[in-house]
Amino acid sequence: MEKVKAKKQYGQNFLKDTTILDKIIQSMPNNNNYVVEIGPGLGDLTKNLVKYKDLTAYEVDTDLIGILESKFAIQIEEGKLKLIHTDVLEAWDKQKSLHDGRYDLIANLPYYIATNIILRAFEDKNCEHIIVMVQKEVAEKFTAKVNDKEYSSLGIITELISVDSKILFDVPPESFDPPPKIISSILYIKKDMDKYLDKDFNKFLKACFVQPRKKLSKNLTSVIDKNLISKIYEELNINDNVRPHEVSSSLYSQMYTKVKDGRN
Ligand SMILES: C[S@@+](CC[C@H](N)C(=O)[O-])C[C@H]1O[C@@H](n2cnc3c(N)ncnc32)[C@H](O)[C@@H]1O
Repeated sequence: MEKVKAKKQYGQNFLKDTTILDKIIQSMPNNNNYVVEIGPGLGDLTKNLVKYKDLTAYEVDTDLIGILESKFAIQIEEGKLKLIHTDVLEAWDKQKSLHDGRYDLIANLPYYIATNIILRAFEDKNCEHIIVMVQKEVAEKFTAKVNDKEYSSLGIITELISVDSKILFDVPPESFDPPPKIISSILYIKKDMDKYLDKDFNKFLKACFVQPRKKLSKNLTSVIDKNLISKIYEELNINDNVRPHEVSSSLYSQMYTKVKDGRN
């Protein structure tokens, strides 16, 4: 193995377990989509992906870029792999989409920005599937359903924007070098390509969950006038005692539409 010291500030835990790498490859959707990888690291997942699909990989670490360029010289030359040396969040700020055509995001994500990356992938109109390694607790939030204790803005947004979302399998710390302190999971999301969420919807949901154990109506008073809350509750037949995790995603969506209409 290369003498590379993993950098904590970039969330570097390199996946070494070949069984897990095989399982990720087996979970790739059977389609003609291009692939985007975020954080190729030392290239262990990249090496497997490029056997099946052409891909672009975004890597922030200068030291790793050098290693990847020599390791994948042939695939780069053949146009099968495009390496982009940048912070992927900056790339998204500049170009809105990580690829010109429809693509699937397949990656072992840096955990410190994993949630942010998934939310950006939701907004990216060319991204169809998201198959990513994240911290197990994060995967549980994205796949939580109404009344689950983990149900929050992430689960609601996922339900509204996807046709399928699930945890495929867990990955123990020993599968990585160095091993992280937490259990990881492979999260699978297939987006509904006809759906798009208003960019302020997430802000509205955050306000709804600001004190998750309090009544939803109480949380809403920080962002909406009390009279409007009463009107919306009556129109949508919502019980005043309801807590934020007890309201379905479609009801949140209807509430948000009424809040916007009520403000205009
Ligand atoms: C958990 S490691 C995964 C490495 C490799 N894919 C693997 O499976 O072994 C996360 C990778 O994301 C890279 N990374 C961290 N922050 C990034 C950013 N903002 N933009 C692009 N890559 C980033 C790290 O340098 C590292 O290579």
